[in-house]
Amino acid sequence: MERPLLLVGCGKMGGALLEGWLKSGIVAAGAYAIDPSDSLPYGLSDKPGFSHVKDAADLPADLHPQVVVLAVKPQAMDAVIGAYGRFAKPGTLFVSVAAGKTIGYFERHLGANAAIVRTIPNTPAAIGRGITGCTANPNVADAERAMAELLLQAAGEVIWVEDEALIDSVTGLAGSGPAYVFHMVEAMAAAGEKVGLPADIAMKLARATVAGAGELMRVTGEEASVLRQNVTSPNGTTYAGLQVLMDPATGLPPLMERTVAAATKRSRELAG
Ligand SMILES: NC(=O)C1=CN([C@@H]2O[C@H](COP(=O)(O)OP(=O)(O)OC[C@H]3O[C@@H](n4cnc5c(N)ncnc54)[C@H](O)[C@@H]3O)[C@@H](O)[C@H]2O)C=CC1
Ligand SMILES: O=C(O)[C@@H]1CCC=N1
Repeated sequence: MERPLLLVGCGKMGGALLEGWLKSGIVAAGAYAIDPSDSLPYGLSDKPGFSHVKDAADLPADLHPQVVVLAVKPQAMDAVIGAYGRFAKPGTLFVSVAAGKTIGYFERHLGANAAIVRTIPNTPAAIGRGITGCTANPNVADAERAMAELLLQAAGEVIWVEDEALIDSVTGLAGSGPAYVFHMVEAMAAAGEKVGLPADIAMKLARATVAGAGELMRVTGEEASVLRQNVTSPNGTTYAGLQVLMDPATGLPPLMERTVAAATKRSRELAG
């Protein structure tokens, strides 16, 4: 990047992104993290390569950032966005990671000419293994789109959707998705205790099983269904377990459908 980046909100998600940018060197022209917190996550407070200020008023008056990344909670956006309207000029791209907040919302606050990319990442971004869904308004030039993609690639994979409404669905599936998987670990560990395992051993088994299964899927690139079949001997133990889990009426498919639908609906509600 040729000019500085502003990161507005350096919490779990903004901090994960900033960590990736500092590692990749993409923000060599300088970056500002604006966050009222005294200390930043991921040990960022001790890392060089950016300035931490607590308020937009502390930013240099003549600043012309190349990118402004908005990473505060959706509910806080109304109170925050006004301070950044002064940067909505040609040559500055706004990138939002806030769940629900639409391109229309940002155009209302930043002006119809503002270049805006709406995205939804997920927390594996902290180790470069996230996936981010994105969509852009027509003001975003090709070079700005490429810049947004480069920034988000520091967090992992990037996919673009043309239909903005699908960003709510991406949120319901992938933005919130890591929490579903972590809860599955909790549920598997609890179920292990029910069949007699001590709590610590059950949790160790559940964590390693989910982490190992995810890594196997990533490294081999094999279809999930094939990997599932590889575990399943005819009329064996897995088959018996999957009879319960894959039950079309009471198993995981209808439960996951309701889960993703509820999160997608909540994303739409957060639009404001
Ligand atoms: N955590 C997640 O898994 C994901 C979060 N997101 C989105 O990322 C955004 C941030 O979420 P998290 O990082 O989880 O929350 P968080 O609470 O960890 O981070 C929000 C940060 O904003 C800061 N903040 C509050 N008021 C501010 C202000 N006036 N100016 C600057 N910073 C201010 C807070 O101090 C905090 O550090 C949300 O909009 C959320 O929808 C998107 C995808 C996944
Ligand atoms: O729960 C939330 O609203 C945020 C957005 C996606 C993941 N966490």
